[in-house]
Amino acid sequence: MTVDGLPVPGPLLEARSVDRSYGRTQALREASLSVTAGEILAIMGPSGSGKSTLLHCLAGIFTPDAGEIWFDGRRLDLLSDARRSELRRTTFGFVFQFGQLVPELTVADNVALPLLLGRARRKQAYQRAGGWLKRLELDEWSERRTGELSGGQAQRVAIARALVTRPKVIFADEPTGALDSLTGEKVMELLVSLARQEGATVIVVTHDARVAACADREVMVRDGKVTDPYASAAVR
Ligand SMILES: Nc1ncnc2c1ncn2[C@@H]1O[C@H](COP(=O)(O)OP(=O)(O)OP(=O)(O)O)[C@@H](O)[C@H]1O
Repeated sequence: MTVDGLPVPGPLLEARSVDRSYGRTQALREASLSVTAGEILAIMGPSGSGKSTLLHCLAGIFTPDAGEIWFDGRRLDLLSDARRSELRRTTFGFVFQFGQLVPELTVADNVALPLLLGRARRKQAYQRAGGWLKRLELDEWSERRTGELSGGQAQRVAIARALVTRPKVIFADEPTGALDSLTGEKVMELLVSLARQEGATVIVVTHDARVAACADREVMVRDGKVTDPYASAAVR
């Protein structure tokens, strides 16, 4: 597609009419969403509306019961489990509410881990991890165990770990949910600015309007469906 003779990028990641149930609970009903490369998208909505389930489907963690997930021109939901996990390791990055760092390991080990799992050379993995820790002003903490970190520091380590593989998409599920609002805002601003520098797309599930305000666009999930908040405001 072109506008004024210039190519318009197609979506990088898309959910098309996705259904997903847990037993008898239908979490998603014909949920559709499309995200372009480099976009920072916030997914908001009431508790239990299906936000996390949608994020997990987009990231290839869950496969939909019906509907399609497209990533970079390919059907993600049709890939084998092994190919989807490889994609998650090499092309996607993840930041969760409680960081989910490995407490027995040091900060540097945690950041180097995705590279080591991808069979990078040890020296290179630790060099790259060190570069990210410096960028996030955490280099003094690199040999400490993650249990010694504050919530905000732990989330900065989680951001470094998510970015170390240079992912195309970062999936963040309530990344500031365990932080006070000021720390949460700083963590989100950091995530967005680093993602922009790296050209990564970010999809963030959040309850916090201030976190969503850092995004380029917001969508709402209600009763398992995606709605554009501005479109629904116009209808009201
Ligand atoms: N593992 C599970 N087993 C059974 N039901 C589940 C499971 N995970 C989610 N659900 C249900 O699916 C629906 C959607 O859940 P989901 O976690 O996607 O919503 P959410 O919008 O992310 O909620 P929250 O904001 O509270 O995290 C809810 O009714 C929830 O109770």
